[in-house]
Amino acid sequence: MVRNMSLSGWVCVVTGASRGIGRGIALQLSEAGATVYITGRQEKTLKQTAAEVKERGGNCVPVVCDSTKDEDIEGLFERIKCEQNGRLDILVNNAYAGVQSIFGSTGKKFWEIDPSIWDSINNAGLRGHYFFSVYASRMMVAQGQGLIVTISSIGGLRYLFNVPYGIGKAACDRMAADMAVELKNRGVVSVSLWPGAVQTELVSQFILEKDSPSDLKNVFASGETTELSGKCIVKLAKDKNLMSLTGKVLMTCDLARRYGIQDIDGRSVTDFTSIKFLLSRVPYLSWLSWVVPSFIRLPRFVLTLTSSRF
Ligand SMILES: NC(=O)c1ccc[n+]([C@@H]2O[C@H](COP(=O)([O-])OP(=O)(O)OC[C@H]3O[C@@H](n4cnc5c(N)ncnc54)[C@H](O)[C@@H]3O)[C@@H](O)[C@H]2O)c1
Repeated sequence: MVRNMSLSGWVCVVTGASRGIGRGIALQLSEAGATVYITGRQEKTLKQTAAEVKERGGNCVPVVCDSTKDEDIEGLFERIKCEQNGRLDILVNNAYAGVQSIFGSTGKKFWEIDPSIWDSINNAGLRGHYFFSVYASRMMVAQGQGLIVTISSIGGLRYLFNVPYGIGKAACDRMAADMAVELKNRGVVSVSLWPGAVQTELVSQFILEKDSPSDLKNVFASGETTELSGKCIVKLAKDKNLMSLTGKVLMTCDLARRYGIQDIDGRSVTDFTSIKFLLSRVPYLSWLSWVVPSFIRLPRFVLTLTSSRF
């Protein structure tokens, strides 16, 4: 098979790439020819991702960099500036430390949980993204181009899991949008990316291999692989109309359709905004999903209305 080397010579940063979606994105960006700086807290697990990248013929630089430590973040960008002559093409804000605490507190109200859950959910996964974006933007603005992708989720739209989770995701979407306003005339694009349900290692451990509610299990059982987001970012980065997307929330299911992408295991990507999918989630209406064609989707303005803020 001929490798798609569309990002040959590009320099990227993916935060939190030891496992999960970050690891999948690093694999795809490096497979497309980019040099990818991958960050995480532990050298051992970072090196495992780096070994996998190398096995697939890619190039990545594992850097121990804790997203909650300001000096680590500053040091990473100093290093990239030196090693790459000031070049930085893509930043993917992905690091996230909240999955265990979210699953460890299911069913509890926010006042019943120690408030420090805020930090495990939003320090690496929101504050850290802001810090990375500042340093990356300084490099990108100087070169007059770049792409910042902040991984978020549909939980930014309305309540999902718990309170600090929703706050963090809404803030990630808003951060990407507001950064886009200030970056627009400098050639730098900032978007928020919502993956669908993703079959990460922790999702397997906390949902698929557990006695979880069957509807939750079903959603994740047909979920995306950890590499689909990376496939979407590879195509997005080369989109001729990329600047027209700046400031927007992008969904992997939409990007997969826009670029004709299938998941790495050959499956088509579940469109969680299709009427067929939504009907299949409603027990007494699920039979209707057999007759509704999959191309009928919720218009995007309806999604905005579901956040019922006014
Ligand atoms: N899993 C899903 O179904 C799903 C769906 C939509 C959106 N998302 C979002 O995608 C993002 C990644 O989620 P995931 O499921 O891959 O999580 P994960 O826990 O599997 O992976 C998170 C990564 O971040 C790293 N990390 C944690 N704290 C860090 C720190 N302080 N510094 C550096 N790295 C750190 C972890 O080591 C790990 O490599 C999150 O924002 C999540 O909300 C996930």
